[in-house]
Amino acid sequence: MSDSLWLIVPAAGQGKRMGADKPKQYLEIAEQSILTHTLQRLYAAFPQAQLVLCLDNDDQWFNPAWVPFPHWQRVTGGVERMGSVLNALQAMPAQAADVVMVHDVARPCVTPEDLRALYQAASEHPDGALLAMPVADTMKRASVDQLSVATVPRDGLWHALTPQGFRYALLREALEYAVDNGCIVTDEASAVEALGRTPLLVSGRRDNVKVTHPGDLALASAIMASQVACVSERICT
Ligand SMILES: Nc1ccn([C@@H]2O[C@H](COP(=O)(O)OP(=O)(O)OP(=O)(O)O)[C@@H](O)[C@H]2O)c(=O)n1
Ligand SMILES: C[C@](O)(CO)[C@H](O)COP(=O)(O)O
Repeated sequence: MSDSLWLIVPAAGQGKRMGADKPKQYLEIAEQSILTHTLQRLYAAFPQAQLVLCLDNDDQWFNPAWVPFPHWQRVTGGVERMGSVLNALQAMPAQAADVVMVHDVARPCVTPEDLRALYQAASEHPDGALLAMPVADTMKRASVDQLSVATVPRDGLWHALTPQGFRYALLREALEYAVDNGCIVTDEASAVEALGRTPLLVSGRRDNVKVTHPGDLALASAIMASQVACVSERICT
């Protein structure tokens, strides 16, 4: 792995949809915070990377001892996820050619294999790359009163996951362009697409879930337990 890989982990969200008594990144799975699990997965794949962690200024739960990386810094989160990522880009002394990978703290089930595959694609593709998965179900268009009014062809539709990786200069240009034009984007690829660029979709594992709603905690916990069992029994696919 090149030593010019930077990791940005946006972890300044409030977890409103989770509705817990603290932000979801501090809820525990197997006695460790989600934040700890996510950072450990990233470290297992990229021990020499430099980490920028986006945290809310009023965060009362973060413990620096949970960060396994020797080289890391903390930056203040933004109002939206995109603001957190842009703060990180503006704080880091990265070079234009460096690869920057952004991974949600709320995706603790990502595997080292998917992380490495995405890094490889992001290093090679001029417009960057993102983990994603093709939609598997029949897709419906709903009316405001939740009636099914149409079936949307699923061909070419993918779910966007993280990590998403780009050259530093491209990602910074894209997010600054979005801010300057008053666009709120929910992922980095959206900002890059707005420049007319076309990041590569890299097919990722379906168990790279984002912990978002209350039921997702048990789901992520079961996924992580099955991944550990797979590794110990060497039956992973
Ligand atoms: N201002 C923000 C908002 C979100 N995030 C991060 O972006 C990721 C994806 O966001 P989401 O799942 O929406 O998390 P929350 O914003 O915490 O959840 P909610 O929208 O339910 O409040 C999370 O890792 C979250 O911590 C961030 O760094 N800064
Ligand atoms: C980047 C992302 O994980 C894409 O799925 C993003 O965090 C999505 O956030 P959302 O607003 O909850 O879709």
